[in-house]
Amino acid sequence: MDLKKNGSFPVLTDPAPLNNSRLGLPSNIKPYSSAAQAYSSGLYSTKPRRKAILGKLDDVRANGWLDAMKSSSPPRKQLNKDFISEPAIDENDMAYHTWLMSYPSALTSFEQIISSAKCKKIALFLDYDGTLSPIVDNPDLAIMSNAMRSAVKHASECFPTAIISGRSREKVYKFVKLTGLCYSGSHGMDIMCPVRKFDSTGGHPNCIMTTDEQGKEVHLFQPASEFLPMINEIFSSLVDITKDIVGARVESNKFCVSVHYRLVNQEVWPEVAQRVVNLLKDYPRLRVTHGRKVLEIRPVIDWNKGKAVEFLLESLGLSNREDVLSIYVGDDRTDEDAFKVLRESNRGYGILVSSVPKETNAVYSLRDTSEVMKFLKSLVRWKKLDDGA
Ligand SMILES: O=P(O)(O)OC[C@H]1O[C@H](O[C@H]2O[C@H](CO)[C@@H](O)[C@H](O)[C@H]2O)[C@H](O)[C@@H](O)[C@@H]1O
Repeated sequence: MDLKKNGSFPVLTDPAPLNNSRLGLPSNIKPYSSAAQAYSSGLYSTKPRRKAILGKLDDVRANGWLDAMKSSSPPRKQLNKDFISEPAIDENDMAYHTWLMSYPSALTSFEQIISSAKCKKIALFLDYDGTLSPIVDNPDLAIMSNAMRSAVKHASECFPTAIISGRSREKVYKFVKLTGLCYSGSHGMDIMCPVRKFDSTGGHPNCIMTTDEQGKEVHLFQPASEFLPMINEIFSSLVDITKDIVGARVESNKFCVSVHYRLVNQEVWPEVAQRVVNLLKDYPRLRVTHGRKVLEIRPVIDWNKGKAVEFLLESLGLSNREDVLSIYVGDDRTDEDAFKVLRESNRGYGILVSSVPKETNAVYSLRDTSEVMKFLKSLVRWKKLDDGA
């Protein structure tokens, strides 16, 4: 993979994700042709260059992507009213309990976690959707409860805290509404941290100093800013090519675009995927990642939530320090990059929020957002006791 320097961060210059076998569809699905045609005039599209190989790739890429779409979010539990009083242990519960042996609950392992945090400073990284707010059908209604907001507020008063989301930074701030912490939107491609009073680090060298909406001084880092016009172009194209698909929804996340299919009839998922694949063939500098019933289109740069964690630790003057323990709580595939960074560097723990067994680089798990809140409260309680001791 060719790494080119763009400013001071590396940019992946090959269209790697389109070679990914996960970008595949069964050969019996007819390609939707008008979409790509409609946007071939886009300023950032490279349609003519890649046209020759399209038909072949559609077959080669079969299946993987659809499997990823199907497994991208656990089905909600069906309650059978007739058997509601039956003991709730079924096969799924058994599997979950077996999985817990490998990824123990961060609540039941709390003592173990804090014993490794003794004499260390904890840095806290929190994903938003599915971690601080439950997954809901309408992304605009993923509201954080006041109780969760208060738990995050107290935690951020005890520990350096960052919210790391795939959403745009502005949008996630509107949900969280807390000042004094770092916000990282667009999967780490838009990072803003308050300038701290006695900031000896001066922020990260690649940050610019600016002011936020409240006029407060902040450090800002946007490694994908050159992609903004391209992202805006593909956003409009995606809105257009999905407008006749019932339930499909396209969300702009500033440096990324989400195509939601949670409310699309499952039989139509291949069609959603096919249209996105077709369009992306003309944008080799963009790639797709899979979230929870969402396809996330983002720039092909060597940047993700894991890199964002490293960057934030550096910005906060907390990297390469033996006395820092990082804790990252997240529920999504995109959080795996951050779990991996912490696991491989031995700098802390990933905690996966999941009520079903999943392969993960996390060390611990929490079942749902209510357990996340309990965990945050426990951390605060422990910190206050420890400080008072
Ligand atoms: O990194 P995150 O903060 O977890 O953001 C990832 C995506 O989250 C949102 O979508 C997810 O949550 C929605 C609301 O609960 C749900 O309707 C959707 O199905 C989930 O995928 C957000 O809307 C996306 O733009 C983010 O990419």
